[in-house]
Amino acid sequence: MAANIIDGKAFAATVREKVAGHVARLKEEHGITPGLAVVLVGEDPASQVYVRSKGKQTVEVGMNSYEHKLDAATSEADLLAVVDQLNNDPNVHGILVQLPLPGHLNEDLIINSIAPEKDVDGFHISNVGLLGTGQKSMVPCTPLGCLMMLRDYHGSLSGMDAVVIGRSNIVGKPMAQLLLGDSCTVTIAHSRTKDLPEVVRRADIVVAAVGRPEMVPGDWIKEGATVIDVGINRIERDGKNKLVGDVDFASCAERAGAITPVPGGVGPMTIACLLANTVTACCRANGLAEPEGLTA
Ligand SMILES: Nc1nc(=O)c2c([nH]1)NC[C@@H]1CN(c3ccc(C(=O)N[C@@H](CCC(=O)O)C(=O)O)cc3)C=[N+]21
Repeated sequence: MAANIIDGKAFAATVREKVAGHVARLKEEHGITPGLAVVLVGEDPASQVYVRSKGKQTVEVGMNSYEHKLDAATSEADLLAVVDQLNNDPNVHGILVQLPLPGHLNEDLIINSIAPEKDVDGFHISNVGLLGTGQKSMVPCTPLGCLMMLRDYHGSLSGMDAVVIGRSNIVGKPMAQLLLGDSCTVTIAHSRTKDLPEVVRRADIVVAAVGRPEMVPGDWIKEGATVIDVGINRIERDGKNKLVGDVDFASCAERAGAITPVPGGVGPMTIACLLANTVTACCRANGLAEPEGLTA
């Protein structure tokens, strides 16, 4: 059986269209333009690409984009001062500090200095706690994008067996919370999991988020399962640079019922959800109704 391909790129375009509609309404009816600030410390080339892409898409949906590019040697105090300034700027509704930060900066400290209601990454401890207790929060963009695609494909996820491979704070853990919130039976697997292949074979939904190129082979996938590939790994093959996921696409697609490609799957949804979160944050900041279909 050949799997259905879940087209994250096309889905992301529909999410951006919805976002653009809400932005237009906020401007017309309330005179408010949502604003997203992205802070980049240092010159990691991959990070620069993402930041540029975020800025471009932010403007395309009609929002204001503020970019703060800081020197790699920026001190913690100086970075905290930038975040503080953005926390207090009424034109900024969302703040994203691009990770990873250079080693001399304490990531937890910086992330937790962002005002939780402007934390469009959903990484602040307050948002983590709110999500874990089923309260209204900012939801991390990558897991939110995965959830949107799963809901769209399946309708209800209730009672499904979901296995999340990877236990990171930015994807694995919040993904598991969201799946639990939709009444899946959730397993979080990781590098120490005993008999990972057998654990994955039980799953109706597999979310791979480990950062290891093509580590999940097709024979781990239950016939008809849905495979969400979060990995974005740059590898060299046949003398060419290639982008591959955490699953072996060709063999997994033979057994899966549906699968997300890399590129063109989860990645574009991540950025679309960042824009969605910014609109959500802007509506909340102004006491307006939540945009429908853009939150968890
Ligand atoms: N605070 C913070 N929040 C983030 O959300 C965050 C971050 N830091 N640091 C870096 C990672 C990475 N990330 C990506 C988003 C979109 C694509 C994406 O759209 N990828 C395209 C391919 C792009 C290409 O060709 O490189 C795709 O999968 O189709 C990739 C990677 C967000 N990140």
